[in-house]
Amino acid sequence: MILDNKWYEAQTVQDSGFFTDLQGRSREKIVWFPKIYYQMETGLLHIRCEISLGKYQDQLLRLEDKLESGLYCELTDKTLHDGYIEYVLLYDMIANRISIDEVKAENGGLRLMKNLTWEYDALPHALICGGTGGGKTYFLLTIIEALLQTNAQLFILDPKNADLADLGTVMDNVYHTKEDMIECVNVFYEGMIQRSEEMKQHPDYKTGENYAYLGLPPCFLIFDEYVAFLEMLGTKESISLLSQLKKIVMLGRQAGYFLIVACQRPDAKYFSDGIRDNFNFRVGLGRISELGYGMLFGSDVKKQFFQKRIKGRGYCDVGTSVISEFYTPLVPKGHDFLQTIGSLALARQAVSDERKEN
Ligand SMILES: Nc1ncnc2c1ncn2[C@@H]1O[C@H](COP(=O)(O)OP(=O)(O)OP(=O)(O)O)[C@@H](O)[C@H]1O
Repeated sequence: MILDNKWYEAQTVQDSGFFTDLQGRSREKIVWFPKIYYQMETGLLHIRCEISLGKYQDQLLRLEDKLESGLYCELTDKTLHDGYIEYVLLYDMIANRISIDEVKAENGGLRLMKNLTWEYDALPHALICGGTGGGKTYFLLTIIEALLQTNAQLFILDPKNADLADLGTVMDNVYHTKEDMIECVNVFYEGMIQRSEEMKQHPDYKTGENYAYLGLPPCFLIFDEYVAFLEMLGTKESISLLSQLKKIVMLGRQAGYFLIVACQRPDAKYFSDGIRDNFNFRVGLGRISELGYGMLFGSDVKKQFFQKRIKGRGYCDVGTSVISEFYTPLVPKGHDFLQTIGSLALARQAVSDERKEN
């Protein structure tokens, strides 16, 4: 990189040969070369470049794009220290991919990669985007499967009456018709308001503490094909739905009411009024245009995005404003979501029936 870009200083020197009467050859002698050190440590590649106020200082301070694309790595941190700049890159992100049975929802967080957890209690609401075949549906089903292993209450909306709607045959609260979906959003919203009020009356209520502190279960509204659905609605209906959703994303955290919205592209029209900024966890899977990434992560983001032909691969921001490469949990061939989710729903039903009897 340094040689190709000629980021060094050289002088031409004349070699005087053994025979003084013959003309010497001229050659280039490097008189200054930037000091760059690297260190590999627990899956991370640390690259430190000395900053010496020299001619190439600007280039050395902006190496991230070259390093990411040239080394096929992901930048996770860039820090300016006294006298040097340090780039920290993940050189084997795919090694952090976990399988579906390692996905765990606990303590208000959902573990999705070895080094990545979506802390939904602290950084609520998720926005999942992706083109056809990128792995959006598998990812949503994986989240549903993991949440069903906890006490979470789920509400699922699928206006296209496709894969998620099929779950209606094995579990409750799955809707696909326009009227049912609007009704479900209303019920979810009312539930949030009611719980917020009840929490304040609770004898153990403490300002600043959330639903989990009072032992209440989290509630998730999983809304697939969100943009397609809003496009189907009339202006009046869509304004009223957007207003409900806006209140949920703004007020849901403390009461434990979370939104997981999926769509092909988060068109600004349906994420206006700061709704998008309230989705802390954002994921883009598969083929997405530059414009799409801009809509998802913000148009001022400088990151370069690359496509790789790996199912379930994309980029995410867990709510910390650092965008990193992301791999959805690996689903083994032959995994039957409908059957697994059906058994989990049945097991839950049995537990709740038993509680009612006692
Ligand atoms: N995490 C994964 N593990 C294993 N295979 C995956 C994973 N994600 C996606 N795939 C493969 O990619 C295919 C397409 O994934 P999926 O159906 O989730 O895409 P999608 O983005 O929802 O597309 P569509 O919008 O057309 O439904 C799946 O049928 C599966 O074979």
